[in-house]
Amino acid sequence: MLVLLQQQQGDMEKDFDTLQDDNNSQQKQPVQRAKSFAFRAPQENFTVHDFQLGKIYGVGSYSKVVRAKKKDTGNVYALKIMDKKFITKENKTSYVKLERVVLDQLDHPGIVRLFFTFQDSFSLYMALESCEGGELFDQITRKGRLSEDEARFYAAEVVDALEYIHGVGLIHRDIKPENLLLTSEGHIKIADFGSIKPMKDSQITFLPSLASDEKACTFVGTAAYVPPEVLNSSPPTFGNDLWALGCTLYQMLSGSSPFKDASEWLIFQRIIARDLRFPDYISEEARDLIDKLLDTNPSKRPGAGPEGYAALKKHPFFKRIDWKNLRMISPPRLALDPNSQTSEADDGQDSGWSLSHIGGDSTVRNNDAGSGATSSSENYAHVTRLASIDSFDSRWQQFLDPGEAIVMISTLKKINKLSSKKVQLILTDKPKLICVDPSKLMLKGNIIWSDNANDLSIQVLSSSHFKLGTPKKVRSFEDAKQRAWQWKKAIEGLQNR
Ligand SMILES: Nc1ncnc2c1ncn2[C@@H]1O[C@H](COP(=O)(O)OP(=O)(O)OP(=O)(O)O)[C@@H](O)[C@H]1O
Repeated sequence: MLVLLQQQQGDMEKDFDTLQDDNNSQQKQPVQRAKSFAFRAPQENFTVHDFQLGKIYGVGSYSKVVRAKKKDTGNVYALKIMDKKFITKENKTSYVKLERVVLDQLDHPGIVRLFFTFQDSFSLYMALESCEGGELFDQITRKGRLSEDEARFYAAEVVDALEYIHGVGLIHRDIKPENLLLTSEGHIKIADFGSIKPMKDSQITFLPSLASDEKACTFVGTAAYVPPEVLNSSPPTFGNDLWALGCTLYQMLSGSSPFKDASEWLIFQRIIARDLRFPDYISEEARDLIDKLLDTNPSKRPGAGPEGYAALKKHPFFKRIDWKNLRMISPPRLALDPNSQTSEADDGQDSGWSLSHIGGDSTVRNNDAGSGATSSSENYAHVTRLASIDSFDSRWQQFLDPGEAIVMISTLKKINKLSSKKVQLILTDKPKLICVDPSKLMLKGNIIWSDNANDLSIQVLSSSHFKLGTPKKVRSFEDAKQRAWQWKKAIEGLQNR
C-alpha cells in the first residue's frame, strides 16, 4: 500500500465507541441504511483472552493478523490486531474506518467477511473470516506458475467478486495476488478494502467523515499493478481494477507480474510504454484476454464498457466456466508451505503470541510467519539482479570508504513489534551491512558482519519479509519491492565468496 486516504479523525477509541452506539440502536439491518448506521458486524465486549491465538497469518503496514479460536464457541477467525497509538500516529484512522464500514456492508462469497469488532485500551480487533489457504501470491510462488485451468478458475472467481464490488459502486484499487486470499478448500476471497474508492452512485453508506471526494486522484495501490492512467493522475474508474486483474492473470500464468523491474521508477516506465511481452507457453485465449484487460484506454477493458461484465465473462478464455455455479467447481489443489512445521489448523499450543503483551507490545516467539514463508529454492529462479538502480544514488557515498562499492541497497520497513520505521539497508563489498535513516541521512546501525552463518543469518519469511539474526539481536524487515530472496542471495553470496 503506497498512499492511503486522509486522516479525518484522530481518536480511534471515540470512533469505535461511536460505532458501538449506532450499532446498539439499530441492530441487524444489513446493507441498506440512510442516515444512521446499523452495523451487521457488531462491536462486541470481548477481550483477547476470549480467544486461543494460533499462528500469525501475516503482518500489514499497521496490523498483524493472527489465527484465533473463540474459546466458548470454537469458531475460528483471522483476528486483525491494530495498535491504536500507532494508527493515530501514522494517520491510518480513516483507512481503518473505511475498511470496517465497507466490509460490514459487503456480502459476497468471494469477499472476506467481517464478523465483529472489539477493542481494549491498546488495540482494535477485527474478527475476519479465516482464509486458511493463504495468499494466491504464495500459490504462484510455490508452484512457480499456474496451469491455465488453475489460473482460469482463480480469475473467474475474482471476476465474479469484482462484478459484485463494481455493482455496488466501489473500486477496490489494490487487486493483486497478495490481496486474493484462499479458503482451506481453495476458493478466492478478496481482502484489503482500505484503498477502496466509492463512485458517486455507490450503494455503500459511509460515515460522514469518510464520504469526502478528496484524494480522488491520489495514487493508491501497488506499483506493479497500477494502470497508466493513474500514473497520469486521472480519476479512478472500474477500469483500474480490470487492469490489475490483467496483471494478476499474467502473473498466475508466468510467475511474475508483467511490468516487473528493478525499481518502481523502471516499473512505471514499462507501464507507461505498455512494454508487455508474453512467454511462448501462454495460450492465444489467455494472451488475448490479458491484452484486452491491459488496454491503455480504461473504458475499452472488458468489463468496463457498455456491455458490462458480460463482455468479460463471454471471453473465449472463460468459455468452459459455468458462471452460475462458480462456487460449486472444485478448486485447484493447494500447494502447502514446505517450511511449515505446524498443521494449517494449528492453534493455541504453538502460539507465537504472548497474550499479556498484546496491545502495543506483542511479541513473536517463533519464526513462523504463517502462510507467507516460502523455500529458498522457489524464488532463486526469479532472482536476476542484485544491485538496484538505487546503488548509483550519490547520497549513500558518504557511508562508504574509498573504493567500497554497494552490492545491494533497499528502502525497507524495519519492523519493531507493532511499529515500523523506514530504513535504508546497505550491503557493500567490504563486506559491511548498515542501516541508514534515509530522510536524515544518518547512520542508524552497523550489523556486525560475519562469514559464519551462526553469527549472521538471514531468514526469508516471504518475498517481502526477512529477518537478520546476530547473536545479540534479530531484526525484521519488510521490502515492499519483494526482494527478500535477493537479500538472502546477496548476503550468503558474500559469506561464501
Ligand atoms: N482473513 C484473513 N485470513 C487469513 N489471512 C489473512 C486474512 N487477512 C489478512 N491476512 C494475512 O495477513 C496479512 C496482513 O494483512 P493486513 O490486512 O493487515 O495487511 P495487508 O493488506 O497485507 O498490508 P497493508 O496494510 O500494508 O496493505 C495479509 O498479507 C494476509 O496474508
